[in-house]
Amino acid sequence: MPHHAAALPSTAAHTDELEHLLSRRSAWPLKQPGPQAHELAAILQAAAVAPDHAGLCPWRFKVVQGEHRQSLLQQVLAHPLAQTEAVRGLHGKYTLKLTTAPTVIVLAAHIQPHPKAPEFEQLLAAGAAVMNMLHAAHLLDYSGFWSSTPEPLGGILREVMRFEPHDQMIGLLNLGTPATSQPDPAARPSWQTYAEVWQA
Ligand SMILES: Cc1cc2nc3c(=O)[nH]c(=O)nc-3n(C[C@H](O)[C@H](O)[C@H](O)COP(=O)(O)O)c2cc1C
Repeated sequence: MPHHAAALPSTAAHTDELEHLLSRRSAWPLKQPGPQAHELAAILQAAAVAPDHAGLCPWRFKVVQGEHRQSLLQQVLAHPLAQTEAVRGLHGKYTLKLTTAPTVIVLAAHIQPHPKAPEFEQLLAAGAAVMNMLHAAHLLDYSGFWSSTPEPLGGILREVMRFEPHDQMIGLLNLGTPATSQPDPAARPSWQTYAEVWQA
């Protein structure tokens, strides 16, 4: 039994789902199979359930699968910003990031000026949208890994994939099946290490 299970009230209607949710862990590397089209649609739709102040939908995603991953990689590696000696040394890393998982979702935050929803709230909403997709993938028995796109990779992806110029690249959501077996469950901090029930 996972360490968190004992604390769950056994009479609650969705205890099993919650227990399953709490068993999520990231996996890398990822291999086939990745989500099928209808599963991918459900995963992407889960992003829309994120809390979103003023309903701005401040996230943009582009899904890359199959041979399009190689085409994207070639465009990235051919970009002028990828030709310096330092970035040439990262081409192998870019290759792993963009072509390992069966489904690679390139993630951006699409921040718009708003009187009530400041930039940080919109970034948080975009992060929550990605988290929802990780949870949805987990519920569909796929694994995910959220990885970064450190510059110049983010900027190159923004340009070659035609995101909007002000979109902030917030990484890649890789989806698929774990390529190696993993110990289960992951070690997690107990909630008391970061939360308390405050009393006056
Ligand atoms: C925005 C963001 C970017 C991340 N980028 C990387 C990364 O580039 N490399 C990495 O090893 N982990 C990265 N992580 C952490 C992993 O996605 C993952 O959370 C971590 O390996 C712990 O696994 P867990 O999700 O099972 O706790 C990132 C997480 C976030 C939220």
